[in-house]
Amino acid sequence: MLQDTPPHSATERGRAFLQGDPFSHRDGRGLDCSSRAKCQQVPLNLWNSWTKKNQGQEDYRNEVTLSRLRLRVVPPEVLQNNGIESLNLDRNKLKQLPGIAKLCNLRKLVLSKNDIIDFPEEIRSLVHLEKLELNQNQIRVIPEGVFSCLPKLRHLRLNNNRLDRLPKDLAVCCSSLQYLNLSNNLFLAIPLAVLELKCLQELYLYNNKLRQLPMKMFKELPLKMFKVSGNPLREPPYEVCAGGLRQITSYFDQLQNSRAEEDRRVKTMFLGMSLAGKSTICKSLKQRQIVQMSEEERTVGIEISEFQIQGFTFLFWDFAGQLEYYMTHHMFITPQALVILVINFQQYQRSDDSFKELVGFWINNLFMRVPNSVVLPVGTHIDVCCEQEVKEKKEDIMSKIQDMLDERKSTLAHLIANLEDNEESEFFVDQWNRLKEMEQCTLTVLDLVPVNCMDYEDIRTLEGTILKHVKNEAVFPNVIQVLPPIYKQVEAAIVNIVQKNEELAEHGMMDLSLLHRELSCQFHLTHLDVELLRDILRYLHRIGLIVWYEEVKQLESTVFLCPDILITIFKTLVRYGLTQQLESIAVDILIAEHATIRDRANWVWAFKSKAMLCQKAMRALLKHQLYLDGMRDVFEEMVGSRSQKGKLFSLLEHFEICLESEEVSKMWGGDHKEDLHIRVYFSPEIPEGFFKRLMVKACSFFSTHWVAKAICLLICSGKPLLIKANNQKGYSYIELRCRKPAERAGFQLVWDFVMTIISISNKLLEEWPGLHLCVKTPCRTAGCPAEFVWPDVDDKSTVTKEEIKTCGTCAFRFETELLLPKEYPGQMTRAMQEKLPARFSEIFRDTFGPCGTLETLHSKLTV
Ligand SMILES: Nc1nc2c(ncn2[C@@H]2O[C@H](COP(=O)(O)OP(=O)(O)OP(=O)(O)O)[C@@H](O)[C@H]2O)c(=O)[nH]1
Repeated sequence: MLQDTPPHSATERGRAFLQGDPFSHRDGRGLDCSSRAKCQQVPLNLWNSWTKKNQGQEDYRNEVTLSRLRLRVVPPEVLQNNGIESLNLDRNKLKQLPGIAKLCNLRKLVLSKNDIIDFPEEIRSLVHLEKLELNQNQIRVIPEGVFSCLPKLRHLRLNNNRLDRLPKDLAVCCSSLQYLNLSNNLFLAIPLAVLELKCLQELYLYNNKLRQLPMKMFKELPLKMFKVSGNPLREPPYEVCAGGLRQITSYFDQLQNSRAEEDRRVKTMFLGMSLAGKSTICKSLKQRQIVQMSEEERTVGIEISEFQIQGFTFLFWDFAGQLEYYMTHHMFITPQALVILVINFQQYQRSDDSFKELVGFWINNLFMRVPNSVVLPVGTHIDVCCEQEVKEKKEDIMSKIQDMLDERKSTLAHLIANLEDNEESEFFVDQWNRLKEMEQCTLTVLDLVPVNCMDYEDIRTLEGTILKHVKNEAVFPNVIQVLPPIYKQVEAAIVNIVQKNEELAEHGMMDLSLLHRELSCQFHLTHLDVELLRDILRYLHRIGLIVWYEEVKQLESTVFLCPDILITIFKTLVRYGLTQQLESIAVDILIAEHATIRDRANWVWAFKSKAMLCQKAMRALLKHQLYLDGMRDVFEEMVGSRSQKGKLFSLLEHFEICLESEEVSKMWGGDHKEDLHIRVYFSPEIPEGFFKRLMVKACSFFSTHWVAKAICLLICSGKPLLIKANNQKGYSYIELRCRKPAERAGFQLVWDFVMTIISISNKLLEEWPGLHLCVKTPCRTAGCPAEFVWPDVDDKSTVTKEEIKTCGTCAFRFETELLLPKEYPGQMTRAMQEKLPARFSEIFRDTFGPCGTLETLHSKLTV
């Protein structure tokens, strides 16, 4: 008879298992001893009955799962059972697998997330193996002579190891291997054996060191899925690969018919505080002479320009330094660029506060958003400092940056060690992996260059330094991009069209089919196919030369040939001194927009108190600005009519900076000590723009909502959920609060609600690869400082199934549902489906893609 037993720790379960007192759970598909499985005691003599006829999707006669048991050896009982066809040993502590050869009928072997360094050679005896998973180990070499014994292998996961080559005999699997995952390894080139895999359909190569992809791979392999981001690619460039298989194939088709051209292009982003001298440097470099900027000519939003020198094209992105613009900056800060961090030496003091404001803030943001970037610090205004002062300030900044780099390293090491020391570390493998990936990232900070921007000699020295760095392949491995000539021809033709057409030059928007017609009239481009044009436009969009949001329905047929129009529009809405702009909207514009002076005063009040603008205010503001700029004709197109949204609103929604708002705290009515209360901690801090985007996304799921600056209240099925941001150094978190449900049945809905927000945060996290999140529930005993750390939320199982949790500090026992979701949102979707607004699934589909369904909400969001 099977009996329920109280929950045990994973260590206990593992130990008991090895002592012949295993817990097992028969789930209809075989033995499952995973620590998340419901624990039931099985007498030893029932061992043989553990292996069970499979009733699941994969047809394995005998299936055994021994996940997350801290096993250091494969239990002898398992090795004695040579009838096993599927063995899952993931998330254990295995280093070696002596005796595994005995399981000669194995068809599936999962060894993911163990401690394997040396490839287990006995695997060569498993001649029936079809699926082999060795990901997340530390394997450096796979010896020859293993794969040649595995002719049936169709699925091979080797990601997250330390491999830089594969054995030649992998080619023996050419008529079987369909899936190969080599991501997060050290490959410099595609292994030759891969090119022989004539049945390969899925190939994953994220985060290696690849520079070039062989054309043959795309011509001869039947690939249906190919992922290669995170490599320093030059052929095809990363911006082509981002378009997926179809665009890569089209790129190689073009290359096959013509001689490749090399393009040397560097996106250069100027960041730093206001009045640091960014625009002065940018303009002086471009005009090859000193350009004096008056303080009134402050950069608004972002200014984009091009500068060519010694065969390099620099695309300068000059970011405005005022705080108001920071919220949108992260959208334009992209990887693979040179960041010039400009610091005003006259303003800089050798104090922690000054460093934090003028330098640390930017370094932190780069850590979070583009952790692999290259930063060149430049100190300006040295003409008003003495030589010694410049020397000391330079040393101070460089040493403080070094301290930051060291601190980040040790924080990461500390977070990793915490997870590893956790008694149940196997529950935190995904968090551990993300941290390990962050550990691999290196923010390269070059030596600071002091300049007097009023002296052209200094500007030239800076120019020389920039050129020296971009020519250094170790620092910029992918500056050179190999392109088919047609890419350059289309780019040149677009510049030509814009220059010739005065009206177009003003707003820079063009309909895609018209653009195609115009381009087709040009010499060289008479046979330009519209699909190829789309591919080239995608590439030009990714390098930042044009803007084309094809994924936004309302914008798919509009190409912004000069991104400046968008900047002009953003400038109007996201700008320094917006309050004054609102106040200065002319009365006749208000009248035309059916608004009053009182409305205008309300808009100013709402903006000051909640940082929000209503649609009507935006329309009036834009009308005001576009009319001033003599661009009346684009107003309707951009802003639309009062009944129909124009392109602008689609854009703002796309960037998630568009939301209407109302009163929050009044609706919430204050915190109660009974509330369910969760904190999502951010390390190093909550990035600018994160909270706002979280709110916009959350509000699009829950139509009843109220928003203010750092706080938001959502309602689902009459239940309120409060989201609050707290951003302090070393203590940055977003707090989620719900009222404690009166009856047991209410917990499911409340936890589903919380999980939705956490899932959205996890989705957003993808845009800040250097950011770490950790979810914790504070202990419910008043004054107790302890917190319950949430395990990985990575699959459809519950976060926990335990009934009671005991606080390690105050020793109080709590019902688990007061602290963690007891049932995972597998059921969330069902519970919420009835409660959520009908728009939910529609918005969800728009946000997470066409294959998104409510059922896949969580898995999609947390992938
Ligand atoms: N004396 C001196 N003045 C400088 C130097 N660099 C910049 N300035 C002056 O500082 C002021 C601000 O320079 P900008 O280039 O506009 O600064 P910015 O960083 O682009 O400022 P925002 O547009 O607000 O982001 C201008 O008046 C410049 O002429 C320098 O090295 N020495």
